[in-house]
Amino acid sequence: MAPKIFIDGEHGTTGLQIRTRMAGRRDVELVSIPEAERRNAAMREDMLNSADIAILCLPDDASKAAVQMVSANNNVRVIDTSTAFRVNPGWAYGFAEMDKEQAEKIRAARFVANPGCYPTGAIGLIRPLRAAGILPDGYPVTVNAVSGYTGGGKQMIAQIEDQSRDDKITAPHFLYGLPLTHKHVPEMKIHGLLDRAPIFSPSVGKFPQGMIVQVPLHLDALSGNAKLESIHAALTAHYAGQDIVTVVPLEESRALARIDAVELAGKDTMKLFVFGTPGTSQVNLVALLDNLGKGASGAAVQNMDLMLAS
Ligand SMILES: NC(=O)C1=CN([C@@H]2O[C@H](COP(=O)(O)OP(=O)(O)OC[C@H]3O[C@@H](n4cnc5c(N)ncnc54)[C@H](OP(=O)(O)O)[C@@H]3O)[C@@H](O)[C@H]2O)C=CC1
Ligand SMILES: CC(=O)N[C@@H](CCC(=O)OP(=O)(O)O)C(=O)O
Repeated sequence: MAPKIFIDGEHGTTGLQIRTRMAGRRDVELVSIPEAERRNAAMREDMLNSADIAILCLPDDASKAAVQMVSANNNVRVIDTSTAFRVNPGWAYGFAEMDKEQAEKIRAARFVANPGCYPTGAIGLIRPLRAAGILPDGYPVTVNAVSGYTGGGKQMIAQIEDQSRDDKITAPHFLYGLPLTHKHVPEMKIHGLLDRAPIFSPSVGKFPQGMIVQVPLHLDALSGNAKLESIHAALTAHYAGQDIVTVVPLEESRALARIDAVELAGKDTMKLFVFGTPGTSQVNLVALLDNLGKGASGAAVQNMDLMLAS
């Protein structure tokens, strides 16, 4: 029998995109709740408990409540796309490429926390350099990013797309997270293996899907006489052997005049770049992804497939 999958929150932004990715699949049975019943707790509890894998695409509090609903039922495995469990040691962190062992941890887990969109880029750039000893203890990491507006879910989509609303957003590009306490900082610190919280400055652009995450570094503050080439080599070695996270060759990135935030919109892959001028003392590490692809729904389907692999 095909494993049953229930997407709780399937009518929201992340849930809809997961459903789209699953359309036409015959190897899984999608259990669906009518849109009008999406907040019917009793019906959701039944559906959650009938699933082999429940994918939660809900706000944090609703996710925590949904996990309670299935906690006593060991037959149900969970992928949660919210922030609620990402730094919980009882959950596998759903970024399969971050370590050689991570895919196996996800495959074997009952509870998988899908990474945040910005942390996918930031951790993807930072963690291999921490693991290789290039980024030293105490280094003051900064992460600057721009996201497509679907990152803000149904509420922000409406504020940007419906300009008749009182709370419409008119800015073509805006900074937020100004108090520097964004909910993704703990996740970046822990899974980025950092001993010091990064300064994280997110922003949103007037395009639906796409994301650029930047981590600029001073080479003279790194360990082991690090150079642009050695950083690129460390990232390339880390991501060798798979095709979801790729490191763009230096010759290719040198030829680029600009990076388009929407280049990977609709794709579930992530590209990493190392920019700078050989022989100088600075580099800019850049991750390019779709906030709803590798940053959310694409990663959730990848994790589901890993969990279904025997
Ligand atoms: N959008 C993105 O790029 C990313 C989102 N995420 C995370 O995914 C999760 C979902 O976000 P997103 O899809 O953007 O949000 P949306 O607001 O677009 O969708 C959330 C869905 O959950 C439903 N919902 C809300 N509260 C409850 C509840 N108490 N019981 C049942 N259903 C409920 C909403 O219904 P209603 O329409 O009635 O409000 C809606 O259908 C969040 O935790 C978010 O942080 C993670 C990575 C990236
Ligand atoms: C543009 C925008 O608002 N983005 C969201 C993050 C989207 C995401 O990764 O979702 P999680 O809440 O699951 O971490 C934010 O900054 O809160």
